[in-house]
Amino acid sequence: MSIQLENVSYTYGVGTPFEKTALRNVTMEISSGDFVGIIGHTGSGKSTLVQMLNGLLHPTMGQVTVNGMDIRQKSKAAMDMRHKVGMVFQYPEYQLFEETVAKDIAFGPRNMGLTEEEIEQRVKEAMEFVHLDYEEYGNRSPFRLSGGQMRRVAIAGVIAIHPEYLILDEPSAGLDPVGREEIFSEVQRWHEEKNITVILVSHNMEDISRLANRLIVLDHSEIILDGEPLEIFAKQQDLLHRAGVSVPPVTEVLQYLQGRGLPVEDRVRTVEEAAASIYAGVRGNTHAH
Ligand SMILES: Nc1ncnc2c1ncn2[C@@H]1O[C@H](COP(=O)(O)OP(=O)(O)OP(=O)(O)O)[C@@H](O)[C@H]1O
Repeated sequence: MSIQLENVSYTYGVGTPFEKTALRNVTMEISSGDFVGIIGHTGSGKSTLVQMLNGLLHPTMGQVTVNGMDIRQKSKAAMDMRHKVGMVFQYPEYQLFEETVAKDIAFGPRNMGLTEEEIEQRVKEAMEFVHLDYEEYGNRSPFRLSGGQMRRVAIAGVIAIHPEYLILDEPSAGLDPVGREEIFSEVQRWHEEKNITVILVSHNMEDISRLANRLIVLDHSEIILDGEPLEIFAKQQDLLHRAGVSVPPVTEVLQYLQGRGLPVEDRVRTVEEAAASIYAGVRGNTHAH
């Protein structure tokens, strides 16, 4: 599956005093197997962009297509696509509504018409994904959990649909480092084992540089960079600064390289050195796993 945006622009409140263009002339394609990190300053258009990818918002100009088919069509294929793109919104805990954790997570699978047995299995698997014990939490009210636990329930509800594309909009906001790590390591595992495509929106370049094999940088409603993170860190620092995005610390870049089994020279002290010394050999590898 592949999602394409072609010359997409989006303006909120067209014709009102609050008119605001949030995306301008965005053209890009996301293909199966990508792990895309989207970064940019507050208000640069990140959330608007990802809502285009699952058809929640429709472009004011331009076109969004899935496998070449306009997302606005009411065809069965277009509807099926909606189930294949799972989206975890910013602060998803505000969208919990069922009386127990298990029922909340079961909502998506139930809508898909699965059997009770399959639903239960999906719920258990999704709770494992977010490190919440089924026996302990399944029958609890989601509204009596901590903020971080509520976040996990909300993420589990999306995971239970088994999306082919998983969009995460600032999933770690407000979580402590342990909670962040647990969620990201599971996301990475699913990306690798189940070949799930991940689109991660974050303010945090450290998270993105560790996880993504493609980086998209938004600045004032436009995509100003789109490519391999390493290449961008090495060659596009001016544009990164323009976008108000800092290059990640060298330790993060080294982890990124080691995570991909790439050799790192001992003398490397800066991101530029790290990137420059191995960039030539990296090209194929970052997409290979
Ligand atoms: N419902 C809305 N009505 C009017 N303007 C909006 C609306 N939602 C977003 N905007 C504006 O559109 C622009 C892009 O917003 P968006 O939420 O996509 O940015 P973002 O990069 O996700 O920001 P953040 O990092 O703060 O979440 C901002 O200027 C924002 O104020």
